[in-house]
Amino acid sequence: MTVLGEVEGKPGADPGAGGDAVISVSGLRMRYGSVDVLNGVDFTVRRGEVLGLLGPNGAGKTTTIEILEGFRMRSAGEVAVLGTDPAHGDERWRAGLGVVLQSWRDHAKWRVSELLSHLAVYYKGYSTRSIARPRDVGELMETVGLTAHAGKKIGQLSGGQRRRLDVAIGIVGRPEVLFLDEPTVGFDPEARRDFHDLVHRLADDEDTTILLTTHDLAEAEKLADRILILAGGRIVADGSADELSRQVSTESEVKWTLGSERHVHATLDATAFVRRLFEEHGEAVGDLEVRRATLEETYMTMVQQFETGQREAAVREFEEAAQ
Ligand SMILES: Nc1ncnc2c1ncn2[C@@H]1O[C@H](COP(=O)(O)OP(=O)(O)OP(=O)(O)O)[C@@H](O)[C@H]1O
Repeated sequence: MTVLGEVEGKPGADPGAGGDAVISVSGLRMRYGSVDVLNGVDFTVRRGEVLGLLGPNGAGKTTTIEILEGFRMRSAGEVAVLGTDPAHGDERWRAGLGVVLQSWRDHAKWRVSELLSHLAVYYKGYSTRSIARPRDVGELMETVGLTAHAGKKIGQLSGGQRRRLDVAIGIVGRPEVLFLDEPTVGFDPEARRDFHDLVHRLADDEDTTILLTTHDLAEAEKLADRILILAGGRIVADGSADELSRQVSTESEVKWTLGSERHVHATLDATAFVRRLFEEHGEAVGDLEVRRATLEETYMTMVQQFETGQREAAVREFEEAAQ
């Protein structure tokens, strides 16, 4: 992509970090007073990837995102976003980022379309050869489902409508990197589904790199290509939801019927179990269902392993088995 060429040419770019790494973080540390919140965090994110950053309350997810956005100074470590250290990002660099904060209460008297048009103007000078900035505000309101509320004052929006506006503010400049901090809090099921479609479209059609935090693990499983779990100031798991579920030996649930009898069995090796089932009963097996561990079960197991000190041993074991 042409934009990548421009990015690689910027000072501070790290062409060695995972090829087309749009975000690279190495040895990141953050200390508030005498408390170490981040203790050596390392990860990279590729262009167009959707990364879910998970972790218990207070794990340091918002802190990490704020450092990447350039809103917070880190204590130590190397960080590059679009090839630039966020601590020294200029206005052009900032125009390439979209930010949806956890809560943002402002501009209550402005009307929805007024605020978006006002913010859109800021991006006018920042188009690139392949990215036209800003988005058309009418299309944007349609995309996030705010057309019917275009003339409403922001202070009169419902919580979910307000969150839709936050998302619109985050993407009005057609960002290359979008940070979403708990984006769907307060969304009704329809708004949530619309939002999930939007994230897929941004990543698939526009190659937007998306870093999102959420406590909704079903949402993370649906949206994220890769999951990072942050606990105790470090990344304790990094992989797709499937890869993570293979790292913890959680049981799968197998359900089947034999005539009118229903059966359920929990097993660590569903494939071997199903093979035996067919060897024994052949065509008599009906209504077969295999349910792997959900991301929620995997997450709970990993965080518990971390808390009881078993997580690092589990990671080592997994890495050795993979060799
Ligand atoms: N400005 C600050 N000064 C001192 N401590 C802070 C500051 N900001 C955050 N912390 C502390 O750092 C830790 C990490 O906070 P952070 O908000 O990054 O966590 P989080 O993973 O986003 O949590 P949550 O899931 O609850 O949103 C918490 O213990 C918090 O109290």
